[in-house]
Amino acid sequence: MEIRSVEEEQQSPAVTANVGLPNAALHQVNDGVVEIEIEQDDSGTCGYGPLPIFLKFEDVEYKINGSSRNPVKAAITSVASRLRMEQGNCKHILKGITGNVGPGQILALMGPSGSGKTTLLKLLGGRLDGDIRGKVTYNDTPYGPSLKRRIGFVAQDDVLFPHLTVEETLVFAAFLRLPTEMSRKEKHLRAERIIKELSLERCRHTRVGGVLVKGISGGERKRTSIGYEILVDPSLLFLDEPTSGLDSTSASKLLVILRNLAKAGRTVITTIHQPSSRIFYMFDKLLLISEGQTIYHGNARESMHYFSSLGFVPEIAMNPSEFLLDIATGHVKDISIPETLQGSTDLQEIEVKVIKFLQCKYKTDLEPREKEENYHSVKAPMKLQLSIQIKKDRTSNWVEQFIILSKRTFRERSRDYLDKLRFSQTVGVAVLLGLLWWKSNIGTEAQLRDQVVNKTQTVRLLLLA
Ligand SMILES: Nc1ncnc2c1ncn2[C@@H]1O[C@H](COP(=O)(O)OP(=O)(O)OP(=O)(O)O)[C@@H](O)[C@H]1O
Repeated sequence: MEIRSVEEEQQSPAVTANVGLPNAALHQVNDGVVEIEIEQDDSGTCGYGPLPIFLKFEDVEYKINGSSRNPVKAAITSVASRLRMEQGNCKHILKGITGNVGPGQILALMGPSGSGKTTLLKLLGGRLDGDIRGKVTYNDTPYGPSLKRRIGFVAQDDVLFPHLTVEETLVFAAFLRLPTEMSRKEKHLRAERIIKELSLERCRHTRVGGVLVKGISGGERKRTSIGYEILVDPSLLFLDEPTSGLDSTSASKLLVILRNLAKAGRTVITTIHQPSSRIFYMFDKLLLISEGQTIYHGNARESMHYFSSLGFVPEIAMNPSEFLLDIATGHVKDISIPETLQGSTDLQEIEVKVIKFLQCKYKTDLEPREKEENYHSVKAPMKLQLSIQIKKDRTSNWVEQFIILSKRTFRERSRDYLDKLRFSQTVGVAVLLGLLWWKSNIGTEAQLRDQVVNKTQTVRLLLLA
């Protein structure tokens, strides 16, 4: 299958398919050739709608080298390497991962803890340096600085200001990150639209909160972090375990939001631990990783069928993600396995055999097809390849940013310092210290020294009490 832009090929389409984009469609013409037609964005977003991005990655490898110039780090890493690193000082985290995902789709990265999901997510999001091998392209173009503004990354531990309200968080972000060509009103409207889109109306005036400050709920917090990222209309949205810590209903609601974001033309990639069945069936694609290697990549719904064709069938009713994680760890209790893997009673031996078997099967059965599709037959149209290299509109200059940041910091800090509890604490301590020194006998230097010793002991006793 080849993808060409309509400008490149002027043939009448025979089949038209929806790629999940409001402004793009695939037209199959002949000999399996496919064209992408992209319409001009008239949505009133000042040409700021998401640009369709096809992400492809092939044979991606990542190693961490323990050697460091910093002596302390070097000592720590050398101990770590002796304890757990493979091949001396080097840890091989990703071992040749291939895949792709397009606009309108959600790709779920699943696998046991430590399998390399977050590492792959960061690598694809251009957030990883070091020993990276393989090929990662965005519309068949390598990563470049112009892509930065087209990528949104929601990390597992969000960094939001606890004393700002949800609305303030988004409005300050809009002023900082949106292009200077947009008026103040437009920026406010954009923040307003995000609040509605992410159903944050109920908590818009509530403080975000943190460890010591009461604030919004975990789900609202996640949605605020997503809102912060989608303010600038990214084409690619990466999320690291967005549903962790949420109950199943809040997690499903969040997935519906991600679905809608994808439907609007974004490419969404998310790591997820153990989604419920309802959530699992919302994913378009699945990449299942075991010990840094792929054991399945393809349509999420077809994954169960693939594993049953290999002889892995659940013997009791199981949630698909539970089943997939079990086989990715080689834990096959209540799962029937192919005859070739039977015979051993040592559980650890079975686990190793199962993982190796699945890794080999993927390499021989699925990977060649993926590679063929990725780089030999499916090509992004020239128009998309060029658009991705154009920098998005200019944001505010450093003086404007300095002013906005100062305002934000002032609001955040002033609320912290003028917090009622903190204020009464400060006044209380001041009154107490004043009373301690009131009418103290400090006429001479010796008397002053005695008083200082006495007061210090009293304060210490008070603090201990
Ligand atoms: N900077 C680092 N130095 C050493 N090892 C690392 C580093 N970063 C990641 N690793 C290791 O790489 C492996 C994969 O880590 P990663 O965070 O990608 O796993 P994960 O699948 O996302 O796990 P989890 O689901 O628990 O978040 C782990 O064994 C981890 O310890």
